[in-house]
Amino acid sequence: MPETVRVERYADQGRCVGHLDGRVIFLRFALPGELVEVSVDQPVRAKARFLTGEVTRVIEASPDRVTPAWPLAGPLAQEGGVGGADLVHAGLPAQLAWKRSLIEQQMQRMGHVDASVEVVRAPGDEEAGGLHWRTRIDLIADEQGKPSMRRRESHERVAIDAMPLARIELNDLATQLGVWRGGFEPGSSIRLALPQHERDGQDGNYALLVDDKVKAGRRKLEEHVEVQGRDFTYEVDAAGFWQIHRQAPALLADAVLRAVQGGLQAQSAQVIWDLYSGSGLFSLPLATMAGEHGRVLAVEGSRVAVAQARYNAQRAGLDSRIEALAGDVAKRITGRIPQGFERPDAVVLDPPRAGAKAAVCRLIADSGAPLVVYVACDPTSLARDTATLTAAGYQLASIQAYDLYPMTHHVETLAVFTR
Ligand SMILES: C[S@@+](CC[C@H](N)C(=O)[O-])C[C@H]1O[C@@H](n2cnc3c(N)ncnc32)[C@H](O)[C@@H]1O
Repeated sequence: MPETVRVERYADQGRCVGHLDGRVIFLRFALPGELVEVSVDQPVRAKARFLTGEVTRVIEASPDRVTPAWPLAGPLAQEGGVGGADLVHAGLPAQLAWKRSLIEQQMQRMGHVDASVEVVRAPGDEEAGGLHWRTRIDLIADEQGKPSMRRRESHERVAIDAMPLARIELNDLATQLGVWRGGFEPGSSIRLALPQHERDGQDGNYALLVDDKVKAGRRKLEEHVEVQGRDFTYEVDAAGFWQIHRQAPALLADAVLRAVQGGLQAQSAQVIWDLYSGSGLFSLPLATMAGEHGRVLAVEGSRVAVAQARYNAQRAGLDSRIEALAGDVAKRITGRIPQGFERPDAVVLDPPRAGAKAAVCRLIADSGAPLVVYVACDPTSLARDTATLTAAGYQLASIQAYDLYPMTHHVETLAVFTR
């Protein structure tokens, strides 16, 4: 007899919550209000405080439920299970509502602030039905040497011949390069990257990396980003970090710039810290708004990205305004901060998924910065760091989210703190 659950509410990691035999169960491919049959993930420990599982049949469907646009990423019971699109069963408006609810919930529970959060969709995503936004894809070669994804709950690898979340142009490039035909060493990692403005990779501005080695295209990619009417050019490492959604670099750089301008209520600032700065996506536009004597201190852990940030600054004629430091943020903003950068007017930070954590938040507060602009790819980490920042005297001034990962539970949030 299959187990039946009434789904209660959204939870994190693309799951919803219900109860089964008195225990909380986190369910994949569920929606609030639904009555569903589930399969419980095994093994279940007798003392486990909660269960996890997946919907196998929907008895009473939510009006938000849709047929997955990418069936392979849908529920296992419908021959899906490869992951990568855990909200594929929810309509696009429901995906936004889900992300909004989750950010508000985490900000309240862990950040201890009541916030109403708008989640904005990137231009073009609605028309594309939430597909075709990735400028980079990562796959593993299966036993036959074909690009594949692993099916959940098994060791089975499923060969794929298209990646629906990737730009159409990137899929076409993969076809042209023979990527879907395979021929890779089994188990090798395959990355294909095509910059946002490129149509076909004809000029070689793309990368096919296999086990981190260039097989076609080139390693140093050129990305163009328009921010407030000005074009910025970035050299980025094909294997390194770059915002994945085709619109993310422009949207986020613009949002950061506006937040700093608005927060300081001025078109210029003397000193801005750009922490976790990557190849300088935000540093360059920030440097253009810094006053005549204003400067940006960029701090980034990857040496390759720092070298590129320096090169990008130089090419933009902004090198005298940007000091790019390599190293761990926590170490770099403790003690010997380069002369002239000790008292920032604004701090921008864009940490990895785990967040900045308490020590870095306290160091930011110690810097005396009156304005903090936090770009977060994980609402839970943002909420945790919000609690530290508010305990250190900051107030949440505004918060806005961007759905830069349609079909997945991921979301980018920009929070502005002042004091
Ligand atoms: C989310 S990315 C943001 C990069 C950049 N702001 C952008 O949008 O392109 C986070 C960056 O933090 C860097 N990073 C991760 N942990 C770090 C640490 N402890 N100290 C310095 N940088 C770190 C990563 O290398 C990565 O480039």
